[in-house]
Amino acid sequence: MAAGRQGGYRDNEYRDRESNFDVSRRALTNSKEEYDRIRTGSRDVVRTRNTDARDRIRVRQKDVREREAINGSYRSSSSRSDSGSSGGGGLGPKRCGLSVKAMDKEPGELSSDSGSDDAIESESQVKDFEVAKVEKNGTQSPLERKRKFSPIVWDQDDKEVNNSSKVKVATTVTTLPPPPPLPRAFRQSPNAPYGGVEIHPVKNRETGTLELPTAVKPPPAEQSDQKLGNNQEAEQPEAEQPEGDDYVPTHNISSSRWAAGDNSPGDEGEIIDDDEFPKRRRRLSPELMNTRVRNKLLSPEEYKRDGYEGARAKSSESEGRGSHGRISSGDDHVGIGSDKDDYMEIDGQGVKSETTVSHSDTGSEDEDYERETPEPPAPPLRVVNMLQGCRSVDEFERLNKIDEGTYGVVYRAKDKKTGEVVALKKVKMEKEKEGFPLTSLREINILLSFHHPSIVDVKEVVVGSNLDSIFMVMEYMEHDLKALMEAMKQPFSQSEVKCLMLQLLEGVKYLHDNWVLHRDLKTSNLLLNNRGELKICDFGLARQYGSPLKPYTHLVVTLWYSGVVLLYLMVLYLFLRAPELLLGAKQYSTAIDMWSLGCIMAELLSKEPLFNGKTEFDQIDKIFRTLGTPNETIWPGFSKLPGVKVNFVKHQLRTLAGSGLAIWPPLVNFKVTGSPVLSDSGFDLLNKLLTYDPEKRITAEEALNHEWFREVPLPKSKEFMPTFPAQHAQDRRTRRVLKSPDPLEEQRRKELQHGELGTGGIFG
Ligand SMILES: Nc1ncnc2c1ncn2[C@@H]1O[C@H](COP(=O)(O)OP(=O)(O)OP(=O)(O)O)[C@@H](O)[C@H]1O
Repeated sequence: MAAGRQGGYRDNEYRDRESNFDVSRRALTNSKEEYDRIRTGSRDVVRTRNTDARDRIRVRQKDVREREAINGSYRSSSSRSDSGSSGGGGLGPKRCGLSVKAMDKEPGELSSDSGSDDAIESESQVKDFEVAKVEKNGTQSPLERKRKFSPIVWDQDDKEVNNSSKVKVATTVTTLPPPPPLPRAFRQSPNAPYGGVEIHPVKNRETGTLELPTAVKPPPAEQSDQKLGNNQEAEQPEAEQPEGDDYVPTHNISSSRWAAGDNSPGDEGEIIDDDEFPKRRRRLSPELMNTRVRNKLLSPEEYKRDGYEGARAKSSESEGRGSHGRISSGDDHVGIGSDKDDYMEIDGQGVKSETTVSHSDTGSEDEDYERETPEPPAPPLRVVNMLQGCRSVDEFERLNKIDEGTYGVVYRAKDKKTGEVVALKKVKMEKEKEGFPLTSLREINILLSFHHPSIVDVKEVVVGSNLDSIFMVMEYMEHDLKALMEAMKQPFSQSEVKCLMLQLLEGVKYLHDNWVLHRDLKTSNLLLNNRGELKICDFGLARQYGSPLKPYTHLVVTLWYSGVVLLYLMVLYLFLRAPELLLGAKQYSTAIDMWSLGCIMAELLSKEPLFNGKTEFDQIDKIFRTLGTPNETIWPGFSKLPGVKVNFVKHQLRTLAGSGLAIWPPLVNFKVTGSPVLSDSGFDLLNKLLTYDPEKRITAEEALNHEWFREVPLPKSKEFMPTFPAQHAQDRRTRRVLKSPDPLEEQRRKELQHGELGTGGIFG
């Protein structure tokens, strides 16, 4: 049976890939460093490999190929030899009772000799590495602590939101609804999203370029700590508004307004003194601002002590003192060139006012925390001059349209100066009567602020020739996983899925650690380049959690579009929407992204969407049919969800793998053909991701440490992931439409054709 299996699907798959795609097999090692590199995305570790290891692997690959030629199966030969010896055949049987036969070793796994001592060594190395990581960090960093749920997600009604007035925002001094603690990494950086300080660059007299004022360049760690510890109210002269012509007030979106929890009018870094905003402003030094902001945030210790209720209590207390923190713009637009140009109301995320005007307490717990907590590496500073100083899109040559999403059209383009190929995402403005769409602002903010190997990098923002359009310049990624899977004949193998899932989980963990929910994770928002790197894109729906959420935010699709297009978009997102959203929960948190990850994992393994409902009801029905209908016992609070008023058929509860058998047809099929798509441990992870009760659903951090990633087949090295030819000639959306007979897709295609006629300028 094993031979049949190994000679079947996997072999075909591999041969298929080899014939269709240029499968890149670069050097790989079986060391813990490789595992680390996958986990961290660090390329540095790779460089440390020694030549011996490369040679050894080349020899092994050659050996394996020779065996493949003999046995007619690349993978079977290796796994057969693996399973036969070495006391239990490696990690699988030892760790989770999986037979080695079932758990093939795949080319490109991090361990090149599964079932051998190497594999065991590799496992222990991974363990050692984990231990070392903890030891190195000493006590577990708050960032590493589980944060399954937002400690501060309010069920806030619109009335309350709307009662907040702008005038109050400008004048009232109050305590915040407690925003999340600043991630340490961001505290030191004046441009940090949670620092909430917008730095106004100063023109360099010599070069004429805009630079950060000296005072806001990050001080050495100790110095910085001292300053923060002193918490001086005195303003830093260096950071005062520069005098004379050299002061250039720019809108610098590199520091995140919303992520700073910063909603008050006026530029960040300014205090609003009185009602006459914006006439009288006092500028604070970034350090001071940071300190003030920080002191009003709950430290992780406070969270530990007070927990969710404590946080809420603090929140209510502060509201009692004159709450205005919950600001709602009432719409999702910021008018450019209007009054709103001076300040942006970020819907429901009214945090700025309190942070900017609050007065600090020296020696807060937070500062203690700073001193005690090991410091994760700070993100690199990035200065992007928005609107003033932005380059023109004319400096790019348009190559082709890649795709068009809800909020933007994405082009492949070439920087005329450097020749670098980039992706340009044009913010859709044509239907915006009320200004700049907030979704785009959020996306720009997050992507400029966040830096992680698993998050697509936005290099800069450029403007259209008439200054009426804005483009994000992103690193170009050859594929999105949705389009790629449509082109692939076979799904990704387990070890490839592990490689992709590890990168995805790292990215999601980073977001969650930094209090951001993506809310729109789906395969078309996961980009893959030909270096095997996965990156999350499309942060249009992302938002900070721990800030008040509007009750309607579970309807995440935009209402800017109507009719069929709206339906189409809803369907897309429905696939991966967590049940609590579908059932109208008003409070949700990181768990919604984890559900999406479960759907993505299943889709990567099978090439089919797990739950492909056409409407919300259909979607929830599909989930219930597959996993059973939840009840109060397994999901306390379930019966109180607004959507549960509907009488759902009661299906028996079960997991995706009941007694070792997959209940979802694509997984069953693979079982039938003798090639299990997923081990028991894999099913365990999948079931934990698809747990109904959001409180019990696995977190990104827990998932990263799941057994599945440590058993054979081990995650494939990024460098050993197959490469696929980029299909530039056609845009991805058209390709999708051509493949699908779906009437909605057909309609969308017509819209596409229609839309393309009316474009003006090389970038539309
Ligand atoms: N940096 C990039 N490199 C290559 N392709 C990209 C890049 N960013 C986005 N794309 C492509 O463009 C598509 C749409 O991008 P994106 O999801 O950011 O737009 P959107 O309007 O927010 O979409 P949605 O309708 O999903 O909300 C993606 O699915 C992907 O195929």
